[in-house]
Amino acid sequence: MKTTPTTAPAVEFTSAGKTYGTVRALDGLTVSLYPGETVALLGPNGAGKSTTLDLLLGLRTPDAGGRVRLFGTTPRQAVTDGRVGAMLQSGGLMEGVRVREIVSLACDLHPRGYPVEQVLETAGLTGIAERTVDRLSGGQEQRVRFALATAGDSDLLVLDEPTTGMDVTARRAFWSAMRAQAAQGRTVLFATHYLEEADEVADRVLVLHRGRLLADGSAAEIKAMAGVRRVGFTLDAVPDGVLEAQLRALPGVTGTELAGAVVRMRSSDADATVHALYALGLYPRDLEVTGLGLEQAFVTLTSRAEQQGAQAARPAGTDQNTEKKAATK
Ligand SMILES: Nc1ncnc2c1ncn2[C@@H]1O[C@H](COP(=O)(O)OP(=O)(O)OP(=O)(O)O)[C@@H](O)[C@H]1O
Repeated sequence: MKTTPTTAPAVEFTSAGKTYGTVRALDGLTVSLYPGETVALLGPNGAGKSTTLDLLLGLRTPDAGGRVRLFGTTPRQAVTDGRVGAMLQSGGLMEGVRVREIVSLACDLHPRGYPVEQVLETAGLTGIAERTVDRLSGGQEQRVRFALATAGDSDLLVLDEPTTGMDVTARRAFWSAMRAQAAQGRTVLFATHYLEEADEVADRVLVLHRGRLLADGSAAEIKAMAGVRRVGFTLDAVPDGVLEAQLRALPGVTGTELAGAVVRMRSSDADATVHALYALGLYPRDLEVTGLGLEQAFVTLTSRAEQQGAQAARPAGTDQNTEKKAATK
């Protein structure tokens, strides 16, 4: 659920755009994030996620007319004040430096730094604190980045694909630490391609597509927005060969799959589909109507937007091949 804005926003994007040459990476983003929210930023490759995080951290400035504010001030000021902890994909760790040294430096530099041992412990680094950072595995490197992001008492944590390379145990520990951060009133914003993670962890999901905010809501709301549900059942007897065609022709049905007597369908109007199923004289057993998973909802929403974009971009009189391609995507 979107938080009712009773408190001042931690993050405020107002018509924020970013153009690189001819590429419109971010197209007028307007969104506010509030204290205590854990927000997942999703989007296909090139959707504008990293650009959004760069603007948020003051690493880039928005195009004229757009504005980004953190805690009522500029991103740079908020970062200088130690209100933001960030874990980015890019940027190597200094070679030859020990884990403890680099984490200790981050704790010292933070205006409200935590004791280094505590930060090492939370990030699961105590056992490898004396190792130099160039001798770490990918997952261990991520844990060092996590420690750097949580070296002090920040109000906002910005994480770009934070769990890439982490094993299951490290991931669990990571998200449990993040939940604790949010429970203390911090805002956690993370970009990810792991949709199960977003589904499990985020209480709000933003979907970017071609630099625009395509959807904003809880994972359940995003799933509902896709408007497609799964209908599954078993038939006692499969009457004859025309059955699959009959099922496909039912109202709302967008896909069918038959494996013996087990039927799986997708429908944009599950109520009408089930009603028509009985009207056909079929008696479905173990009938189940479920929503899509977040991943399937995401694919449905983004490919629908892709189709609409292709149609809107098509000049009058475009040949039919383009139309067919767009329609079958
Ligand atoms: N420095 C740059 N110069 C030119 N174009 C850029 C630059 N940085 C990003 N872009 C373009 O801007 C668009 C958005 O890129 P961005 O990195 O923000 O997307 P993303 O959602 O983070 O993608 P990914 O999931 O692949 O990391 C892309 O088309 C990308 O090619």
